[in-house]
Amino acid sequence: MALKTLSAKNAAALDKDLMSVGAFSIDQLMELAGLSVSQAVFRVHPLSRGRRILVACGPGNNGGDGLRLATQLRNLGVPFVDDFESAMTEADHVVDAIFGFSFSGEVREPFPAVIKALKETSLPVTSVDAPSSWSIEDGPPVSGPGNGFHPSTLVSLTAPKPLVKWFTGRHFIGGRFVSPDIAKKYNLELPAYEGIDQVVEVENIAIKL
Ligand SMILES: NC(=O)C1=CN([C@@H]2O[C@H](COP(=O)(O)OP(=O)(O)OC[C@H]3O[C@@H](n4cnc5c(N)ncnc54)[C@H](O)[C@@H]3O)[C@@H](O)[C@H]2O)[C@@H](O)CC1
Ligand SMILES: [K+]
Repeated sequence: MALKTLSAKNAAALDKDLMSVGAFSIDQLMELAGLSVSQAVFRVHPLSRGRRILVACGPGNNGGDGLRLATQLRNLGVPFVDDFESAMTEADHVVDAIFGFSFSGEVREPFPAVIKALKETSLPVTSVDAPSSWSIEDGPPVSGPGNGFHPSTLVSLTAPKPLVKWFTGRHFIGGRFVSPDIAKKYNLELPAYEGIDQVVEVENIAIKL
């Protein structure tokens, strides 16, 4: 089986379809996307490797995939921190939920320092939908803070974006909410999710670029 990639433009259009014809709310989609990410992180980073997962959340829906239900999380004792760089010194694994398919151009303030910290850390990094600062169509930036940033794991939501051509780590597909009709409209091959899994690791599945 060969999965097809989804351009940034079509990813945004598909997102709209999920909320109109698909009748999902954005909260539901982010919740399901976050569930996919948590399952992928659990696979690459079992609890024996350390329980401190630092989730870096950006300003858009990619950040929403990382950060949901803030009040409930606080009630469960999950700490929130503002100083990302010092929090990294106490983390075992970092989730990059800063930018997704709507990122473009040069990284603007206040994010360059965060992207630089992601690039320089020796911790494993799982990126949600896209390595933050990478061009969705053209992959890693050739200059700026993200130049040289290569996360260890990527969770592509719905379908891989063209940037996967440059990605060499462990790759999962998640976002098990696309109906056959929507998949057909965007000419997507959906992966075969097993049982109640919300992610499929892309190992022996070719990607059509
Ligand atoms: N259909 C799907 O696949 C779904 C996608 N979702 C997530 O939604 C993401 C897309 O969300 P959004 O469209 O809100 O956008 P993003 O979260 O990708 O980013 C938008 C934000 O980044 C800022 N930004 C863009 N370029 C920047 C730059 N150069 N420097 C600094 N800031 C910059 C924008 O001002 C905006 O605040 C996807 O990647 C995915 O993670 C999920 O939440 C739900 C379902
Ligand atoms: K990201």
